[in-house]
Amino acid sequence: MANILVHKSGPLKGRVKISGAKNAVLPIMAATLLAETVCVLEDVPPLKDVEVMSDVLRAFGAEVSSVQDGILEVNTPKITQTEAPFELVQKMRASFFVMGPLLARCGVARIPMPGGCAIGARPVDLHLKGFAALGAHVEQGEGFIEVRADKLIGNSVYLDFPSVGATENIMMAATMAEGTTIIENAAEEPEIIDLANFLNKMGANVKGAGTDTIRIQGVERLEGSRHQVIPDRIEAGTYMVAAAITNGDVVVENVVPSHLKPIIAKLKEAGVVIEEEEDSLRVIGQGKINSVDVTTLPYPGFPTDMQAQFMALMAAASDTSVVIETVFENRFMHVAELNRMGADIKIEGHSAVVTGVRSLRGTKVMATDLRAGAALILAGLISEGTTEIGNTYHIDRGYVEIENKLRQLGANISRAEG
Ligand SMILES: CC(=O)N[C@H]1[C@@H](OP(=O)(O)OP(=O)(O)OC[C@H]2O[C@@H](n3ccc(=O)[nH]c3=O)[C@H](O)[C@@H]2O)O[C@H](CO)[C@@H](O)[C@@H]1O
Ligand SMILES: C=C(OP(=O)(O)O)C(=O)O
Repeated sequence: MANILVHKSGPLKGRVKISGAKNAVLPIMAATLLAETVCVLEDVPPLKDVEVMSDVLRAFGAEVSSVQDGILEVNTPKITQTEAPFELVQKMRASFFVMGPLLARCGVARIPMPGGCAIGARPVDLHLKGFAALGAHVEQGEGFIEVRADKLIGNSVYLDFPSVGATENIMMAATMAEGTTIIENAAEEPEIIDLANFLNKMGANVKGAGTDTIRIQGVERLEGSRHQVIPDRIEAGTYMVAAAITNGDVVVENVVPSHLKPIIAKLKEAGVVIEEEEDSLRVIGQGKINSVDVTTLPYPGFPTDMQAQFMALMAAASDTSVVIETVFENRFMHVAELNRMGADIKIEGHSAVVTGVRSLRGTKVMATDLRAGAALILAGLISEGTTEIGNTYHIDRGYVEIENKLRQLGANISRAEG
C-alpha cells in the first residue's frame, strides 16, 4: 500500500477544481435501482467508494459503466437478486443505501449488517424504523437484516436524530409506496436535496427536502433520468483549510458557497479572508490563525466531516480552542496522530481542547479514517521535515487525486511504497 509523503510546503497558491460530492453520488447511485431504464449521472467523482457502489449495483443485475469524464451510466432493466454480497457491504457502509430502493422495487432486500467504523458504532435502527412504519417486516438475523413487504403504505416517520442515511433510505423506499409518507426531523443536508431532485426527475413526488419535514407522495413507477451531482462541500472545505493553514491564496472553484456557510464562518472567525463569487471562493491566509471553538452539528451546523481538518488548523492557531463532536461518539482518532506530530490536544469526553503550538514536526502517522487522513495531510503541509501517512486507502475513498490537486497549488506531496 503506497504511503503519502508530505513535506513542509510554502503558502499554497493557485486554483483548484472541486469534484462531485461523494456523499451525494452514493445514495443517487443506489436510487438508480428504482428505475428499469437508463440513468446518466454527470460530475461523478472517480473515487474508490464509487467503484465499490458500482460493484454493489452490478451484484443486483445493473449494467454500470466506468466513470469517464465524470459520466456514469446505470441501467437495471431487471433486478436479478436482492441479497447484497458481504464482501462489498463490508467495504463500504453506504452500500446499505440500496435497502430502500430494493424494498420499493422488489418488496424484499437482505443486506449484511453494516459494521461500525473508526468514527463510531453507526447503528441503522432509524432506517429500519422507517421501513417498518411503511409496513415492511424487518428481521435482524445473525449478521444480516432482511426487510420484506407485499406493499408499502405511506406513513409518518419521526426520526429521533436527523440521520442523513436514514432520511435518504426512507425517502427512496417511500417513492413508490401507496399514499403519502412524511419524514419528520429529517436531515437537511444539501446531499438530501440533491437526492430528492434526482428522484423527482425520475418521476417521484418529493417535497420539502432541505427542511426538517419531507413529504413523499408515492407514484406508480420511476424512469431513468439524467442528473448532475452537486460539488463536494467537504472536499472544498478541506482545500480551504489547506489555503488557510499554509497562509496561502487559493481560489476554490466549482462550489456552492451557501453549502459552505458554517465553514466560511469559522474560517473567517479564525482570521482568514474569504472572497465569495457565484461558484468559487478565494481563500487568503493572513499570517496568523485565531483560535476559535467549534461544535459539530447536523446541517446547517458545522459538519462533522470537517472536524478533523479544522482541528489540524486549530493545532497551529494562536491560542486555545475547544472542538466539540456531537454527531459521532468516537471521531477523535486523529488526535493521537496529530499529537505525535507535536500538537497539544487533550480529549475530555466529546470535547478536544486544542492549544496551538508554534511548530509541528513530520513523522510516521496513520490515517484512521477518511477525514483523519485529510487532517494529517493538512498538518503535514506545515510540519518540519516529512510526514509519512499510512492506510491511505481511507483517503482515496473520498478525495479525487488529492496529491495532484495539492501539487498544482505548490504543495510538496507524493506517494511512495510503504
Ligand atoms: C455516505 C454519507 O453520506 N455519509 C455521511 C452521512 O453518514 P450517515 O448517513 O451514516 O450519518 P447519520 O447522519 O446517519 O449519522 C449521524 C448519527 O446518527 C446515528 N444514527 C444514524 C442512523 C441510525 O439509524 N441510528 C443512529 O443512531 C449515527 O450513529 C451517528 O451518530 O452523514 C454523516 C453525518 O453528516 C457524515 O459524517 C457522513 O459522511
Ligand atoms: C464518514 C464519512 O463517510 P462514510 O459515511 O461514507 O463513512 C465521510 O465522508 O467523512
